[in-house]
This record gives sequence, structure tokens and C-alpha cells, in this order.
Amino acid sequence: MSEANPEVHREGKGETPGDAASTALPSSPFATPEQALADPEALLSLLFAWAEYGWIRDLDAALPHRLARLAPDGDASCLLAAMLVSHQAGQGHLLLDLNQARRQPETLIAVARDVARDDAAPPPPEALLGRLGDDWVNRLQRWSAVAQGPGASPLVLEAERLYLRRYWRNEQRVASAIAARLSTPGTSTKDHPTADSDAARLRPVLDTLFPPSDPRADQAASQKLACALGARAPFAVITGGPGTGKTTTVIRLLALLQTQAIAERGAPLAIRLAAPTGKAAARLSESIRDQIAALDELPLPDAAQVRASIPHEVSTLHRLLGARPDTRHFHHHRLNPLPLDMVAVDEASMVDIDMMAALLDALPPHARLVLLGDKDQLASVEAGAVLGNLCARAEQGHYRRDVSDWLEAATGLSLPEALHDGDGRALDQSVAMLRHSFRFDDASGIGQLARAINAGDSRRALAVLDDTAFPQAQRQALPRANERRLMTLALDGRGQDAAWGYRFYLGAITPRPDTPEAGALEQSGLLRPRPSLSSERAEWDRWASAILEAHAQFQLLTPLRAGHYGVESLNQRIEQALARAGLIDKPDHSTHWYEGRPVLVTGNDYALKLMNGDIGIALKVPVEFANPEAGTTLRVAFPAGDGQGGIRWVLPSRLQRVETVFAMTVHKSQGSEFVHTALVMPDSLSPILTRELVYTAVTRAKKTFTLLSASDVVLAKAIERRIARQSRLFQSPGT
Ligand SMILES: Nc1ncnc2c1ncn2[C@@H]1O[C@H](COP(=O)(O)OP(=O)(O)OP(=O)(O)O)[C@@H](O)[C@H]1O
Repeated sequence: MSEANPEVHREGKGETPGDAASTALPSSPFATPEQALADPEALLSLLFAWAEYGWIRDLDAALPHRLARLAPDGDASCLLAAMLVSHQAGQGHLLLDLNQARRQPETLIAVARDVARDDAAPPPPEALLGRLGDDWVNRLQRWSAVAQGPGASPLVLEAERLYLRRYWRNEQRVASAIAARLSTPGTSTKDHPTADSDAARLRPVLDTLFPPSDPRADQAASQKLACALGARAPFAVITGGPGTGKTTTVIRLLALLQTQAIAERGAPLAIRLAAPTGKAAARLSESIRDQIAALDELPLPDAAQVRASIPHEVSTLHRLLGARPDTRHFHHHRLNPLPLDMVAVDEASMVDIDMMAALLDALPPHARLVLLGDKDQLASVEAGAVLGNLCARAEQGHYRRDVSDWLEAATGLSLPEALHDGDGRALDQSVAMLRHSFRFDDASGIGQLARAINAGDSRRALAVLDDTAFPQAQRQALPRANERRLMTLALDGRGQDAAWGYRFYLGAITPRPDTPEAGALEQSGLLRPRPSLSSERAEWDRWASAILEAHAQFQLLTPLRAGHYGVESLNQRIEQALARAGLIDKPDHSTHWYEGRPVLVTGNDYALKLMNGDIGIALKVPVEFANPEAGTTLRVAFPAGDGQGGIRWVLPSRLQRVETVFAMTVHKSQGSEFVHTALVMPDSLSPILTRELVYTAVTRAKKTFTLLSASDVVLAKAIERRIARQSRLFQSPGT
């Protein structure tokens, strides 16, 4: 099933038609399918009509247009394939499966049923695809724009799969760089211990990090095994749901590797931690501080040196690789590799194929790579599903007997029989799955809900949401006409069980005495009086920091950008409701900036040190701190991410790429967490509604999740539908 990018998807396009018209009527201004397939010019005009109808992007129509000039020997079916491969890339797929395109054309391009039946509309894509003969592949093979492997042609054809060259090259680069790490020769060397003696050397350190006497040793067993696997080979993936201890495990893995390096080489490894977005990097920076501090309690040899050698900061991948403005190229690459022995990347599900290829390219061959992430979350916004591909077999383990024996020697733990596989692939031996959530146990509604969604069990998911035994996960019906219910949730949250809406943080900006939120703010220590104009900057920082923390209590999520339940409309309607309730002062439509406006940064800005995903709040502060004469102005307060509660104050006029964020797309919420998260599900099906999307939304909630759902059917269908991004990365046996 194809998946849509929220940036281009319009609500209400509906399901793809199963029985679309196969020919246009004679009165139609558009070419018939036969005419379009017989004449490249007619096809190109039809493609532009499809773009106008919003069925494909302008970009998708432009590629065949360009190739028709560059390589005029291609016929209309070749140009159609070029459009489709571009369209597939826009949907996150690395390739176009020609076989699928012919046999299930309706799965490729979503065209609303009513539009497809409209006689005035152009013939839909499947009317053409259904007419392509078996010789489509041969025609493509003969086209000069296509090559069957390395070369300079814009397209690559490999066994009935057509790629844009960039994606083909990057898929190859990622596959071969990982394969090289999986088959590192001499794997029983000091650097890559796999021999039994190495397992014996790891054992005491692993037993210190995960003491068998710990009352939670059983729950932490998969963490201990993951640590051992991570030390065994120069490539490892650690996947697990929310709160399963990915951060805990990676910090202990670093402690293990550094303990060994210090003992054996006399010096620690050069290690960096990275994440795909600024927000994810800041969140990891915060949680590793606690994890590193927790190492203090363990009697590790050379403890102080080990702790000091674990990075305390996390950078974005862009910064690690040295992004160069306005190009895809980085400062570090194969010829100028990073001076490192190891990189660990968190939130790896958000890393697309291009970034993964750039990272592997920039790593020296000896450097270890550890990827951490939740395989069940949405894939990257850009093309590829690298973590998903790597973890496709993680549930069943597939560990070979020699590896499980080695693991037993290193950890003292034996693997369950079900995770064994005599034919396990090389990659399987480097993938560890954490199976116990320390945050959401069996009694937790969010844990139960996440499990039901992952199992594709929509009935169970609905039962959990309706079960009063699980108050942390609830749902409310959302009839389209019932705007009040939606706005009550946005403003007040659930009211009970301290699950607040936006009234909460706005109460931290302008306190309203004797309101329930004032009491709750007071209790949580977030109610600070607004500093006086003569106050020092530190005082304003503390005030803003409390407001940002109060803001992180609640976030409304939606799958869509456009339409009634899209972010744009929701943001406007919530702003109006807040203004009506006297909670914000936004005089009219033309006023974009007002005190309390929460904004989301939508692109990295290195000059301002703001990263994609950062959230800030506009606040009225002195023009000059500690100078009451200078008057006041609006500035946007962003967390400085310094671990000290520092604030970066930015003038609104300097912010080029921000949007209001009362509502946020689920895609943009990846890498963030909020105490109470609410998801609005639209009332009609669309390809964007998938299991991964619902799971990602639910797992953004730290304590409470509310679903606003217009239709049980839409929710059930979404949970049953999986994203299947097309790529060949580690998909075939023998890898
Ligand atoms: N072995 C353990 N023993 C006790 N507590 C643990 C253990 N592992 C993790 N925890 C606790 O569980 C919580 C979640 O752990 P952690 O942050 O490492 O998980 P995560 O998978 O990285 O979470 P996230 O979903 O935020 O990515 C933390 O409070 C952590 O201290």
C-alpha cells in the first residue's frame, strides 16, 4: 500500500478507485489512454493534467519532460515509468516495482473515487498502466536514460525495479558499508571481540553494569544481551518501544567499550552521539545526563575515566557531518572521514537513505556504528526506511547457535529457544530488540494500546481506549459538527486526572488566580511571577523555562496538513477559540505574533542555533534585560539545550521558518514527547493513515493519550494498514 507525505496530501481524496473508467469520453479535452501511450507528446500533456488535479507532483511531471529532451529514444511507456519512479520517491519509496505497477496500478497513485468517475477529468493513471504489455521492461532496457547498474544514466533498472540513480547509489552504499562491518575479518581481535576468550573478558564488566542480583535483572535481560551484541561486532542495531531502555543500554554499552579500551589500549575510544533532529538531540542529551550519573553507583574499574570518556552532548547528524548550506554535500566524507572510533545514532527511524549513506561514507572503515530506534515508528519523511529494513526480522531474533553460545558466555543469560535460527543471517546477529518497557508496564493503558496497534488488532485497541481500567488512554467521539468538543480538549485537556490543554501553559504566562490550572501550576512549581522590567536576564530565563515546561504538558497531533482536520485549519480555529476565551490577545487575522504564540521551527538555522523541530513561545520581555527604561518587545523563547535551563531569545523578525504549533503533524512530532498527547483522526480514509502513524502518535505520550476519533472504521482501517516502503536494503536472503 502506498503512503503519502503529509506535506502534499489533501484530506478527502479518499481511497483509490478499484473500477475507474478505462477510457476518456470523446468529448474530453484529454488524450485517451491509447493516444497517450502511442504519443510521447500526448502523454506529457496528460501528466501535466494529472499534476493539476493534484494526483502527482509538478516535479513528477517535470522529470519525464526533461528526459524526453535528454534521451528522445524513449517511448511514452518509458516516460510514464520515469514519472512513476519520481512519484514513488515522493511517497518515500526508493524504487518503482514495475511488476506491481502493471498488476496493481491502483495502489500507486491515489485518485478520489468521485474524481475518477468524473467524465470531465483526465483518464486516471491506472487506465494507462493497465494497458502496458509485457514488453514494458524491454522498452525500458533499450532506453538510453536507463542503465542496469553503475554509470551516469538518470535511471537504473535492476530486475524489474526502476530507481532514480541517487537512490540506487545510496542504497548500494548503505548495504555495502553495513555488510563490510558485518563481515569484518578477524572478528576475534581486541577491537571486535567475538572469540570465547573475548566473551569471558566482557562478562565481569557486563555483570557490573547489569548485576544478576538486581531485582529487575529479568526485565533488563534483553538490555544486557543487547550490550553484548553491541560489543561483539562493529555494527549493531538496538530497537525497542518507548521506555524499553535504549538510552540506558547505549550508555552502558559505551561504558563497557570504554572500560575495555582503557584497560587494553590505555586510552578511551573517540565516540560521538548523534540524532537526526535538534529536538531529538536535545532530548537525548537530557536523558544521557541521568544515565551517566547512574553509572556512579556501579563499581566499574577506572570509573571516573570511563564516565569522562562518554560523550555528554548529542549533536545533530547534520552538524556531525558538517552540513554545507544549500548543498547535499558534507564536510566529512570518504576522503575526509570523521576522526572517530564510534558513532551511536538515536531515533534512527527518522534517518533517510541519503543521510545514512552520507554518515557511513564519513565513517572510517574501523569505526563502530550503533543505531538506536523504534522500528515500529513512522519512517523518515524523506525516502527510505532504513531502520525498518534492518529490523524486519528483529521480532524472531534468528540468532545462530554459535552466537547464542557466545552471548551466554558473555552475559550468563541464555536466549529463549524461539529466538534461535540455524540459518540466521549475518545482519540478524547484529540486531537486538528490547522487549520490556520500564515506562509502560502491563497495567498501563498506553503500553496496552501501543501493543494492540503494533499487532494490528484494532478491536483490542478500541477496547483499551474504552476500558475505564486504563484511564491513561481514552477516546472521545468527534462528530464533525461538534467543534466544541475539540476545542474543549485543546483548551482544557481532560480536566480530570491532571491532563491539561493549552490553558495550562497560558496560565503560566498570565496567571489567573483561583482557577484549577493555577493550583496545578503552583503545585508543580511552574507558577512564577512575571519578572519585573528591572530583573536580570537569569530571572527571565527561569520564568520562560517554566512556561516551556508547562507547554510540554500537552500537544494536539493530526495526521494531515490541509483540510478541516489539518494543522493549518486547526491552528486557526484553536487560536480563535483561545482569543474568544481571553487566553491570548490576538486582535485580528493580520496579527501573526502575540504573547503566548507557540511556534515550531521547520528548518535548521545554524546562525540562530535553532534546529528543525525546536519549539519556542513568544513572550513579552524587556527590549534590554535589566533596563526598565527601554520598554518591552516580543521575543521567542527557545530552550538553549544547555542542561541549565538557559533560554535562547530570538526576535520574531529573525525567524524565517516557523509555524504556529497548537496542532502539529504526527510526522513532525517524531523525536518529541509530551505529557498529554491528543490525536485527531479525520473522518475519511486516506493513504496517510497507517498503523505506524497511529503508533507514533500514541507513543509521543509520556503519561496520557486521548484519541479524538470521528469514525471507528477509519481508526480500525488505519491500524490494519501498514506502510511498506519499497527498497531492497537487506531484503534478500544471504544478507
Ligand atoms: N535496567 C533498568 N533498570 C531500571 N530502570 C531502567 C532500566 N532500564 C531503563 N530504566 C528506566 O526506564 C526509563 C526509560 O529508559 P530509557 O530512557 O533508557 O528508555 P528509552 O527506550 O531510551 O526511552 P524513549 O522512549 O524515551 O526513547 C528510565 O527512567 C530508565 O531509568
